Amino acid sequence: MALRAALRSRSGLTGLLSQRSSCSSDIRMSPLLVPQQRNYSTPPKIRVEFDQSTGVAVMHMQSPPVNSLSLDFLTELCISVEKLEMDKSCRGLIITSAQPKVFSAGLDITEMYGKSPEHCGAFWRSVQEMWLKLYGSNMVTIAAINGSSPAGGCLMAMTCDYRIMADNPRYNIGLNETQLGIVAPFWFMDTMKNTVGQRTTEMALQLGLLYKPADALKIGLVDQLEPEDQVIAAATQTISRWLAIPDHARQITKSMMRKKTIDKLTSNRESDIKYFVNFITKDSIQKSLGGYMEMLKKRRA
Ligand SMILES: CCC/C=C/C(=O)SCCNC(=O)CCNC(=O)[C@H](O)C(C)(C)COP(=O)([O-])OP(=O)([O-])OC[C@H]1O[C@@H](n2cnc3c(N)ncnc32)[C@H](O)[C@@H]1OP(=O)([O-])[O-]
Repeated sequence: MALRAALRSRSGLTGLLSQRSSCSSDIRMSPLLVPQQRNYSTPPKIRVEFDQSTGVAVMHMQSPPVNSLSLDFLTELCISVEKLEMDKSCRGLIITSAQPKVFSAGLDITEMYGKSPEHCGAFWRSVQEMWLKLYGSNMVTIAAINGSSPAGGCLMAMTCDYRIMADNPRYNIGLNETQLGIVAPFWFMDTMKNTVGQRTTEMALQLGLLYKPADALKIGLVDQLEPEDQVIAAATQTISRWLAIPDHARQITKSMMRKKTIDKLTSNRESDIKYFVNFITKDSIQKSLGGYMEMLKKRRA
């Protein structure tokens, strides 16, 4: 306890360590996470398997067809992460997809198209919350990317400490927002900059580049490629190396590296929501999103 308190005051880790230091078994939820939005008549979109013996949880995203990040999906995901974060016996988290060919298609476009400003605002808050929870997690986090991972899917993968992608040239990953006529917000940009550096991010974002696994490995967007059926096994093996490091030293190091980026969003959350709502509800942006949705449907037909 004393160590935790000392560590917290030395490095200002309130966000990262506060949940861990709580011994209460009650799950305290942030207002976003009050499960009023969860529709209990639909199957869960997130399945978590926790192995007590290793302290590692595997989170399977199972929202057909493409694990798009809807408000419901994000709410469930945040609740699951929060529960794991508060369970002191859980030290590592592997995030993967139960859907074939897709890790996550990114933000659910239907949550941003033809919706009221209030809805867009609530949706954006849930996207922020997902990022804050995962980027600020005390757990070792590994993305086992077993399919395509554009835009918000790539963001989710980049919040993790390590990324292992299926070595299948049909899959891709990247922040392709400009291709939809929209702009990735500053914290998406910062996360990518922290991962692959300024120059690569600048080019990738302006061109809305999606990288095949081999190219993603070359620029450091992913850390390792594996045959598709071995991605989870490789993640399990890798996480044990990370868990061999004393938790407090690893957590503080992670927090020191990420704190500035996290603080930037935490102190600008409301203005970021306002900016997003103004932007996304503009006629021209709605037209771009509508056109992109049509293109997706035509491609399928
Ligand atoms: C400022 C904001 C920042 C924004 C960040 C973002 O993340 S923006 C997001 C940027 N994301 C992207 O640009 C990714 C767009 N998606 C893709 O490129 C592909 O779906 C894929 C490669 C992920 C999977 O290919 P695949 O051949 O396995 O699957 P498929 O293509 O046949 O789709 C199946 C069904 O899912 C539907 N649907 C798909 N994605 C979304 C979505 N995000 N949302 C909602 N729906 C989506 C699709 O319309 C189709 O519906 P239908 O016709 O059955 O009613």
